[in-house]
Amino acid sequence: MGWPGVGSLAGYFFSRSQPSNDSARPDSTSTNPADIQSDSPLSSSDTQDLKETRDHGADVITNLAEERDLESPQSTPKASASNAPPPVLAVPTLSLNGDASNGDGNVARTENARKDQLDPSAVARVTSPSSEARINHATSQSPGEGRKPPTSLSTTTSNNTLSPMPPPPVPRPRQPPQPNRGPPTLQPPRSSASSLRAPPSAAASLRAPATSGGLSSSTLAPTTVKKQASRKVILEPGYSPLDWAARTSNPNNGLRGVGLPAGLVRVTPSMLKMQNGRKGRDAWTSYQGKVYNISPYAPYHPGGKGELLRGAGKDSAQLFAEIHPWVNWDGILGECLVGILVSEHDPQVENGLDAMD
Ligand code: HEM
Repeated sequence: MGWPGVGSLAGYFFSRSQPSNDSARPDSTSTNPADIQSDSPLSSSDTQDLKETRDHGADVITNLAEERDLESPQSTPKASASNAPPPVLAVPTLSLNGDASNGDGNVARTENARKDQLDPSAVARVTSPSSEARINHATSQSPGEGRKPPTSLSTTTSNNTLSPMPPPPVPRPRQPPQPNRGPPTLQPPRSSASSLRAPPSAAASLRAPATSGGLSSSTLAPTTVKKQASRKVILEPGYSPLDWAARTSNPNNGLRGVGLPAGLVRVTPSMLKMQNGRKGRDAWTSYQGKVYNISPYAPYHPGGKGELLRGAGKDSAQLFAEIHPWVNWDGILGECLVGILVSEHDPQVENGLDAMD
């Protein structure tokens, strides 16, 4: 019976509880309430019983309503006006436990009835592994056990589609130290001294080998070239090679000497010997058949005046070749050219010498 039946029953009791005395008359027209509550005090015609019933009418209505709710598991629990435990304790929990020993009474039984109606496939439709784990954990937990470690979680995940983690790699066993090698070190292995040397380069084959090794140098060029110390002198200011170049560039420089006829002079060896730079005369020298006045170049000579005058009055070809054969003689002393060297018996020479005197 639903709410309409309850309403009609309440109206029935309300009409019977009116102050008129004829309310004690049994209502023969009432059918269902009388049938249902056949063992209730309403079945008696005693007025005193009716008063008691009227005083406790509300409690009876409430009890009837609760019984109707038990008959219909789909109905929601309702507030009770009786002296039952306060409704605060009857708040349904989220637990789906089958045991209703927590004292919730009707609410617990209602929840049990709902749990019995749960479709197992509905639980299986839970897609989230964590949600499923929580559900399994809640269902497997008994009220008196408290919280347990989620043992069902591992079972659920192992049966799920998640792939298990790969096993850890097997550690390699350490090799015991070799008896002949000693403790391992970061230093490179020792080798012979010959392997530590740098490989010979291409230029190494051109060098002269060391003689201490007993090797024969017969197939190699002799190393007779000596490295001599520099014999250059410090020149006076204004007598640098650039200053000499500037002096020779002037056409009227007078570098051949004073009193010489124009053109080349025929010079005999005796005449050359007399021009040695002494007694106020210029120093002449010959080189490859030509006679040069070297007196103007003496202060510009890098090897010093003394070195240059070693060739005065004679041929300097040998000295020049021994010291600096790479030097361009004509390029430096071209403006100092006197003439050509001739034999002693050249008749034209005598005339020339007489003219110079
Ligand atoms: C008698 C003959 C000569 C002698 C004994 C002689 C001697 C020397 C000596 C000892 C040096 C120094 C070399 C050094 O330290 O490396 C030198 C350098 C030089 N001489 Fe003479 N010299 C003579 C003739 C000449 C002549 C005629 C010229 C010019 C045509 C000349 C031009 C030079 C030059 C340019 C240098 C510098 C070379 C360099 O920079 O390495 N020398 N000479």
